[in-house]
Amino acid sequence: MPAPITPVHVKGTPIGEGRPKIVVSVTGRTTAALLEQVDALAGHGVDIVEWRVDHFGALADLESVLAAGRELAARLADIPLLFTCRTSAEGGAAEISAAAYATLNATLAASGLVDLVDVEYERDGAAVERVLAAARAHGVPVVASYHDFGKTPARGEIVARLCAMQEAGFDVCKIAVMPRSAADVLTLLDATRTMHEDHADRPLITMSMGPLGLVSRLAGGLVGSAATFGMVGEASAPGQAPVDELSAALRLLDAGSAVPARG
Ligand SMILES: O=C1C[C@@](O)(C(=O)O)C[C@@H](O)[C@@H]1O
Repeated sequence: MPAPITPVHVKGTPIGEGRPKIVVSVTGRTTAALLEQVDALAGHGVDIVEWRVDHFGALADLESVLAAGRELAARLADIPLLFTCRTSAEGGAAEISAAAYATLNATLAASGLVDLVDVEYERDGAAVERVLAAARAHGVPVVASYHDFGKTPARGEIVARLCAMQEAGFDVCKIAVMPRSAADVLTLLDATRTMHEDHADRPLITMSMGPLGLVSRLAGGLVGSAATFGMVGEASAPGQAPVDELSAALRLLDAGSAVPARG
């Protein structure tokens, strides 16, 4: 029996407690485009905004990234900001060296502008350690991410990966995989349930991507997934539902309160 789940609080939003939190990504190439995307989120019940900085045109210029981050944070006010630089290996747009990746994430973690930082779990170990250390020093929780756009690994492999993320000290453990069949979607959901019930002491986020996996984005709360990614305008990964329909489905399922107590 694992320890109880310790929620991660970002600007008062408890990830891992209550219903799954709705995350929407902004992917603008410029600060103006990012602010326009943020403005379009108003009134849609978004709990957390993810800045997919890998789409930002001036990614290589740290000062420009910081300047955009200042404007985004000011515009978001009370809404927490998750900072993510997704590289091409994990389905993103950034082609970036391990050293530049570490500097970017460590600088943003230390900037006071972002509330959570995403780290690709399979990246160069030294880069991951640098980001973790900077985030720890500034009290910023870190989300570990792993993507497989080609397949859904076996249940035991998904659970082992989530356990390894937890053991490595990440605050939130996230896995996104691609299903090729309905059975794959069930595998992801069952791996999430197993992790949540038997191993996890911190929030998990999991999803089965693409149209086949949509049900996991709606009903993941039932098996212990603490957040779900929806979209306003443009999806940041295949299979995301429009945020209004996503929130309506979550309300209908009331998935947060349906998570069975462990033990
Ligand atoms: O890791 C994730 C999850 C995601 O890939 C999805 O499938 O919704 C979308 C990404 O923007 C985010 O960083």
